[in-house]
Amino acid sequence: MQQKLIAFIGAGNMTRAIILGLLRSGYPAQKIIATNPSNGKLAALAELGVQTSHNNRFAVEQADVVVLAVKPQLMATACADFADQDLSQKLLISIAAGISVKRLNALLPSATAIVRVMPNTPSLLSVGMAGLFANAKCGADDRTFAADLMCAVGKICWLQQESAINSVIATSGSSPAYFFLFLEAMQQQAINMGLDPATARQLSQQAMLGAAEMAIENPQLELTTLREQVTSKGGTTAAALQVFEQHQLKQIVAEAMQAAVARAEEMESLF
Ligand SMILES: NC(=O)C1=CN([C@@H]2O[C@H](COP(=O)(O)OP(=O)(O)OC[C@H]3O[C@@H](n4cnc5c(N)ncnc54)[C@H](O)[C@@H]3O)[C@@H](O)[C@H]2O)C=CC1
Ligand SMILES: O=C(O)[C@@H]1CCC=N1
Repeated sequence: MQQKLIAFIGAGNMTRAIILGLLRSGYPAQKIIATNPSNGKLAALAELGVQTSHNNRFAVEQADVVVLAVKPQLMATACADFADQDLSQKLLISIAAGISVKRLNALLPSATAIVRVMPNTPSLLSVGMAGLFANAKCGADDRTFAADLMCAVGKICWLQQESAINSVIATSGSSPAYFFLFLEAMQQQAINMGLDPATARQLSQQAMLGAAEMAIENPQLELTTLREQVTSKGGTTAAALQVFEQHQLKQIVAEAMQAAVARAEEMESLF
């Protein structure tokens, strides 16, 4: 991976996840600068050798690549700090949900090459999944750098249409929370059935990890086949799945994912 100076604007969960992945992959800490208004998160990054600052303008000035990683509702305020700087020679990467390339261009008029990235928190363990969309001003170099950045923390896919970013949000950006909700429900019911909380959690999460690995290791098998392999005729799994079906689990999942997309679209008009 090319070694450029990367400025992360906002040093929260996702920035920390990406920086840890970069460092693990051998990226030099002194080539990274992170900004945040408060000290705590910066101190944790400084311990890793990363440069830190409270000053967005200062960080952006030196950077070759600027990663915008603040909450969508704070994006305009953060960008205002360096909106009058010449960004035309810098690659701008935004990981924010609900902030379009058009909006970024309005907030940062001199920006040219812009990549929108939609990552997820498993990036922290280098098992992230990210969707990337590059605007027409991005050259091969810009695309390669953005891809390398996210490959340091997981897998990536390129998107041809910017609108697909919202489908990525619903499918892999937000979905770790769907699975945690499912795990919480399973752990709770296992406890209700008499298991202790630690055992209930271990049984639930290890089963989910194993199932995910089976799906990944068997790309030639349809997910339906993997499900059927567990489901003995007239057995326990069939009884459980029947309840999911009665309550229209697939419909619930569809509606939840549509709600995520609708909120992303709404955010595009709000922020
Ligand atoms: N958390 C997640 O699972 C995912 C988040 N995202 C996107 O990533 C972005 C960041 O999310 P998180 O890391 O979860 O949020 P976070 O709240 O953990 O981090 C944002 C950080 O930005 C700092 N900040 C606020 N105003 C600032 C300013 N003017 N200048 C510099 N820093 C400022 C905050 O103090 C905070 O530490 C959001 O736009 C979100 O849509 C994308 C995919 C997944
Ligand atoms: O909840 C959110 O808005 C962000 C985007 C995807 C995951 N977290």
